[in-house]
Parts: sequence; structure tokens; C-alpha cells
Amino acid sequence: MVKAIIAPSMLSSDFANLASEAERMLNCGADWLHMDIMALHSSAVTECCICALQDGHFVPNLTLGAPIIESLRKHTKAYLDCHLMVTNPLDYVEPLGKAGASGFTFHVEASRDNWQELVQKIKSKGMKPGVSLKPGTPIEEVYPLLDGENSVELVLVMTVEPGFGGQKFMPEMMDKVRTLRKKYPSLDIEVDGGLGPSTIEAATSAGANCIVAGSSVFGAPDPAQVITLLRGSVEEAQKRS
Ligand SMILES: O=C(CO)[C@H](O)[C@H](O)COP(=O)(O)O
Repeated sequence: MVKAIIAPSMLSSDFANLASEAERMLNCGADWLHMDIMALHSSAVTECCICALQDGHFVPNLTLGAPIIESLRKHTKAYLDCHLMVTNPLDYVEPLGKAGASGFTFHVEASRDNWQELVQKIKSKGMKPGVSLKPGTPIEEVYPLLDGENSVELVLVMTVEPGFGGQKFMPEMMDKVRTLRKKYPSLDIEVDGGLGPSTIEAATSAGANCIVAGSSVFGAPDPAQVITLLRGSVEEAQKRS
């Protein structure tokens, strides 16, 4: 049976107090800390700023990178679950490995030509490789990454368009989770976007076991209570299945 993992999205934290926010979440019962790495493709920025503005973004936002992961690592031993929303994830493996990232989840849309090299490199740096897909990407696209020799160990099904916290959960993404769970019973299946007390049941009954939640946890008067509720939902769904 796959383990219930609750990963508060630090995107909803107070970035000016990242270390204490991380500690607060761990004290509230978080298993992992979800780190959303959204950035411009570095060469696109240096080669041509206009190109970067046109198509150098994977998402229309900028958040944090390896220097911040390195700083946070000095304050915590927690599993840092890094979700790379970048156009060239290969550029980030080395720096994030050095910085102390634990998991490295890249987007299938950004790695169609080099995912094997990418997975190999992630593993060689001691990180857990994962693949993510945007809402418009069919689930079949990740199968080659799960069936081959260099397979990923986690699939992150986006339940909002990546880029920002606080968006509305897309229940239609649950077909992907169901299909994946049926085909890969022991895979870590993560969901991210709009998860909270009112949407968790849909995700866990479809088979998700890793839950990323930002606004519903950080915005709650009692984050520990929300984390317990999310975990309970995963465990109940597993008992039923
Ligand atoms: O990856 C993300 C956005 O791209 C965030 O992790 C995600 O949206 C979580 O925030 P919330 O729970 O508030 O929806």
C-alpha cells in the first residue's frame, strides 16, 4: 500500500520567513514541503530578452530557485519536494542536487526529447525523480517514463494550470489519477492545485496518495487540523479500495 503524504505548498507561505514557515508546517504534521520552482530558461534570458518574454516562460510567474533551497536546507532536514515549472529542467539538476533538494519533478511537456538523460542525472544526484503533466496533457504521455529502465518514481497530476496558488480544483483531472492508479498500484501519485477539505475526497477516492495543498493549509486558522483531515481522507480511501 502506498503511504499517505501531505505536502504543504510553500508557495502560499510567507517567503520572508521561509524557515519558520517550514518548521510550522512540519510541527503541524506535514510529511514533505512542496517547493514550486518557476523560472525563466536561463539561456533564453541571456540570449534574447524578447524571446524570453515570448516563449521562455513555462508559467507566467517567477518564484524561487536553488539558492533558496540551499538556504532552507540549512534550517531543516525535511523532504523538499521540488516541482520544476521551467522550460529546461536539465539545467537545474546539478544546482538543485547541490542545494539539497530531495525530489525533482519535471514537466513531461518540457522534456519530450531528453527525459531519459534527465531521469538518469536526477538519480545520480540522489534525488527522487518525478514527472508532472499539465491539465491539457493526456496521461498516456507519461507511460514511457514509467515503463522503461530509467523510470520516474512519482507522477504529479496538475489539477490547476500551473503558475499560481489559490485556483479552482479541476475534478475532470481525476480520470487521469484513476487510470494511473489502476495501471500502477504502488506508484506515488501526487495531485496539486485547489486541494482542501471540500475537494480531497475526489482526489483520494481516485487513488491519489500525495497531496499538495497551499491556500487551504496556510489560510486555515488551524493548519494541523486540515493536514490531519487530508491524511485521513487518503487513509480512508485506501481502506475502501
Ligand atoms: O503548483 C502550484 C501552482 O502551480 C501550487 O503548488 C498549487 O497551486 C498549490 O496551491 P493551492 O493549494 O493554493 O491551489
